[in-house]
Amino acid sequence: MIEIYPKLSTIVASQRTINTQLDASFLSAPTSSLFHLSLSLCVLKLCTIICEEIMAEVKKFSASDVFLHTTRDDCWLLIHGKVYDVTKFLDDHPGGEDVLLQASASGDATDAFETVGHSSSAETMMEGYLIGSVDGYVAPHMAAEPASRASSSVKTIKPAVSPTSSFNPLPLLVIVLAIAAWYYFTVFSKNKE
Ligand code: HEM
Repeated sequence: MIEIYPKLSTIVASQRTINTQLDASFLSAPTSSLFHLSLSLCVLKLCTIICEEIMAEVKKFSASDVFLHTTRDDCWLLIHGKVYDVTKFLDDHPGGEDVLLQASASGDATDAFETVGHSSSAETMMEGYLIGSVDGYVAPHMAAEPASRASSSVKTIKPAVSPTSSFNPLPLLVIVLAIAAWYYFTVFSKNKE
């Protein structure tokens, strides 16, 4: 499964670029093209969400796994419950490698990342380094509240909802939209001619 990560990351990055371009076309398109553009936009956005979910679901870590990867040669970051391997990004990070190493050593880089106020292009860039997520992630400020959790900034807990109890409507939506797009491009356009 792990070998599909780079491919999914590339797909997500390309989809995000196309999404941005479609957003721009949407604003300047004539009314007749709006339906076509809306459909393409919806399908692409849904595909992006699904790919990101798959990437995060494929590999699960515990919060303590991140503490094993805090060096220059092997550096992971935990941000919003997702795990990023930024080893190859250390040299290129505009904020320098030291801040990334410190954030990695802290166990949870979420607050440090948010405090800087990164741009949306930084967030897009992150997807290229995503390697999984922490099962039952609890944000640092949430984990610190109860006294029993005060000794650590990050804790791993069991998910409150069992995986079987949640219905995910996204795949169904994608199928419906794909059929609508197919119908529009084949049957509907032929009728117009
Ligand atoms: C995968 C994770 C990260 C990525 C992809 C990333 C990417 C970037 C990028 C692209 C910038 C340029 C400014 C912008 O576009 O926002 C930046 C700036 C910066 N980043 Fe990160 N960053 C990451 C994690 C972190 C973390 C955990 C910290 C911890 C403190 C951090 C600290 C900074 C700082 C201090 C700057 C410089 C801000 C400035 O000079 O205005 N970054 N980062």
